[in-house]
Amino acid sequence: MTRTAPLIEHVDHGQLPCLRVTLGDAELVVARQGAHVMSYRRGVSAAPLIWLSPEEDGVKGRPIRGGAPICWPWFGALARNPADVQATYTGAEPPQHGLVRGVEWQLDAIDETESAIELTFEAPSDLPNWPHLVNLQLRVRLDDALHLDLTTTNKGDTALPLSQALHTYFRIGDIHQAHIEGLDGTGYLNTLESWEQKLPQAGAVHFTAETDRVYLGVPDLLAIADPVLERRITLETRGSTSAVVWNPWIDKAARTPQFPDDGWQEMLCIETANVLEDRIVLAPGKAHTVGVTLRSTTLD
Ligand SMILES: O=P(O)(O)OC[C@H]1O[C@H](O)[C@H](O)[C@@H](O)[C@@H]1O
Repeated sequence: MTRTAPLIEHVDHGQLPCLRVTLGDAELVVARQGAHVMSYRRGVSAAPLIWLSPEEDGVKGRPIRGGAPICWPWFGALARNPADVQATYTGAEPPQHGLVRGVEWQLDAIDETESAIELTFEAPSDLPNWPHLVNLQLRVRLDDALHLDLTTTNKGDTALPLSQALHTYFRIGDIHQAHIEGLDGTGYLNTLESWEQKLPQAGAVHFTAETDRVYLGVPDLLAIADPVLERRITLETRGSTSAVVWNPWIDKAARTPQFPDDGWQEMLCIETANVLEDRIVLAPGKAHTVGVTLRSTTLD
């Protein structure tokens, strides 16, 4: 008889302790470092939905290449963030993508039923050079889809500005043939050129070169159409109206750590975000959740 109730196992990826969750034909691996979803697949013979670099060997404290990194309490280079977000950090060398992707999160709760399992992780509260009282939780829920929800609660007595992203790397068949649906008509900043001028997206997003864009005013349903793997991955988002779209292409792949030279051909990132004008300013006592639900369907 095929087991359908969830099964949880403790496994290591290199030096990183992880939880492997199996539910029906779905398999999910989450590292405690960064509460980082490392991989997710449905169906034993299907390609994973989430791309993990084959060069990722799991070194403790080092950012994981691929999966779904959590960028928080800022996204990207701190200097590219609004001034109020920059002012929350008191150190001299702010790491790219914030403070929580290289640290161990605590597994707070496991809730399971016959058809669903939810892991709740909590980030450490004492982050270096970031003197703010918050609670940060990630809920990872697996049922007939994968749901990621990141909740920040301001426990301090002043307003807290922050930017963030669920920096999901998706596995695709061929970057030359895959495209993103749902962004037609939205504006974006091309971060490889000017961060100033908003350009309009016309039609689907196709990839022909290095791409690193911040889309603003993004709707809550996006999709990756992938004719090679004959599937459509949909992203239903919550609490976010910005998204970062990234593919490093040839030269940046070659200079990106733990990234195979040809890896850019089979991945793309759509990062469910709160960046630039979509950053969050949390009043004392308030909470904000940014989330995404991922599904895969056959391409019609
Ligand atoms: O190398 P990392 O710090 O993981 O960043 C990887 C990428 O993240 C985002 O997508 C940024 O927009 C890119 O500019 C950056 O290269």
